[in-house]
Amino acid sequence: MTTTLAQWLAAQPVDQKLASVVATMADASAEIAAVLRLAPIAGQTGLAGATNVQGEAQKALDVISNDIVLNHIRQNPEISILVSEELDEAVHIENQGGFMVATDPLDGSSNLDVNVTVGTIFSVLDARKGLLQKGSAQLAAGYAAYGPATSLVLTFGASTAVFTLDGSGTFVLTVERVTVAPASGEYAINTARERFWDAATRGYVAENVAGETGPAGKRYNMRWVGSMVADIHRILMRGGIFMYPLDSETVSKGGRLRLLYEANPMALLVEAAGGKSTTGQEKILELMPTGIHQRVPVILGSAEEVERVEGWYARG
Ligand SMILES: O=P(O)(O)OC[C@H]1O[C@](O)(COP(=O)(O)O)[C@@H](O)[C@@H]1O
Ligand SMILES: [Mg+2]
Ligand SMILES: [Mg+2]
Repeated sequence: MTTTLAQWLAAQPVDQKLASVVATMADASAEIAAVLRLAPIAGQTGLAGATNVQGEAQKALDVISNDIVLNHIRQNPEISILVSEELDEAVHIENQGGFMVATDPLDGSSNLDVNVTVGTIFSVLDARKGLLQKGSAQLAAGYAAYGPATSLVLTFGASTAVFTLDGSGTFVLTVERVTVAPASGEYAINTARERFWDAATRGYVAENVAGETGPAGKRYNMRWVGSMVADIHRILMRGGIFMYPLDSETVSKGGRLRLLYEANPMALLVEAAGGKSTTGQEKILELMPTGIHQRVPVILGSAEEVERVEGWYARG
């Protein structure tokens, strides 16, 4: 017996208006998946010719994905605010909707030209509480990973479930409660940035590289897709740690990844699956945002690995 996303949402002990917001993001993701599948034929894999508020060159598919999300959101009267990586300002929609969505409509878009997994990340918050809320206030979070299969990973905070898009455009439940393995021998970090790293990051990675002969006492593998969604999906399914720490190059911006629509939703998904998340010094979900596009350091995944990194930061 298969369980569809609609059946699963109807059975969740949550406000069904909130469930409808998640369903809207699932619908948008299914449409983005269909566009991505044919993008090389449609000639949509290049640059859009514009830069976003963060000074990053927008790909045509960044803009298309953002438009798809916005169109779907406008059709759901429960959503009154959209914050997007691709939009300088929050969009306020004229309705009585009680929910706000923050989204990275297309994560990992530098991987589009090479047909590697990209994704859509989203966070759902109470719109009446304003644009800037701690991640612990999230009502739901999720991402779609557009890989060999399209996966949709969702949480309302208590557990994390995985769905897979079938041939007819329906998401089907494939893992009811995913658990992040507490221990792992895999870590994900962009090692080309080593010269910028702080002492804690250097110390932790050096222990991993030393393998069974070092203080960690076991052999490690490094995996870095360069799409946060793909790296986090691997960690949810088989454990590991993802790190985009503060380094000497990103320190002036506060980090690389964005708090509202990258760090917070991923932290909620990982924690609801039994993993941990931190900036190294503080809990990601307890950070009070100062801007909608704020950047933060991100370290999350298997509890034992995150605790080892925290231990390095605690050494000062
Ligand atoms: O280019 P780097 O340093 O490998 O960074 C990769 C990281 O940047 C991101 O691509 C940023 O996301 P966007 O593609 O949405 O800007 C993450 O998905 C990924 O983890
Ligand atoms: Mg991103
Ligand atoms: Mg993006």
